[in-house]
Amino acid sequence: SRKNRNAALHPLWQSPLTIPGGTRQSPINIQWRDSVYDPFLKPLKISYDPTTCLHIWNNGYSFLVEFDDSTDRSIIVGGPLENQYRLKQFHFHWGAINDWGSEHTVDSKFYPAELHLVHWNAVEYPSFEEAVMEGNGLAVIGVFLKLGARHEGLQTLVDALPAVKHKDTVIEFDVFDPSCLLPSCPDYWTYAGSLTTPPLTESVTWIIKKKPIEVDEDQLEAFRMLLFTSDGEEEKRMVDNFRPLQPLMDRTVRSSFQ
Ligand SMILES: NS(=O)(=O)c1ccc(NC(=O)NCCCCO)cc1
Ligand SMILES: [Zn+2]
Repeated sequence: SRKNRNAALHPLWQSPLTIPGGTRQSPINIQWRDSVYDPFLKPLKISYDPTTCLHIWNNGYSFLVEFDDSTDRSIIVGGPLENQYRLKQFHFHWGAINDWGSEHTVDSKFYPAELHLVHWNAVEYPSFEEAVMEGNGLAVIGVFLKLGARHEGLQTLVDALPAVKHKDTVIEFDVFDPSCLLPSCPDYWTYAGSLTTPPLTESVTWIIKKKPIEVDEDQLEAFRMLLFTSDGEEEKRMVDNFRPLQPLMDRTVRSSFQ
């Protein structure tokens, strides 16, 4: 069959590596010295209600911790955002080894993993699905994970992972406060980007925390024992679930710090 050479497909997602006409794709490399301090950026205000936590779901790309987003109980506001945004889910991206795994890089350095807390603009749009299609529809907080001390807050999540080893498995997870996964330092970079998995829509205001959180080797290994594959299929370990870096094009990365 004639191969369409133009749309090189990423082996993992069978999604185009580049979106035709895409001008604000993610992830990107953040060149620290090219980021521009913006004194008008406000502090990011985060208030999560731990009881809005619902379940953990292995969706075949990552494992998602999903939240009840039917009210404004878990929200972020401020920072680069015009409105308040509701927490829908958080998930991670990681590598097969500690040398890579994050989606964003800082001065071309990969971290072993990256946390994404996904929020949507419930002030302007009626649902997440609608917000996914709008330029200001989503806000994702990115937090880098580095190898170091064991993270006690993450451990409650790690202990539940064996129950969602296979694709399309779900377990109830009814109290968890994701703010325990945020570094105490308020500093962040922000830029206009996209989802990094299908539908790759250019609807994300990215807020990337400058400081990583520390996790230990056993906790990273627990991520790597998850599977892309369903029960009964030939096992494929869930690793290297990060998208390749995308061109910055005509974008500036702003920093909340000098
Ligand atoms: N890695 S990322 O850019 O943070 C990301 C976040 C959400 C999604 N998609 C998502 O939550 N889809 C849920 C349903 C989509 C429309 O029904 C894809 C990538
Ligand atoms: Zn992600």
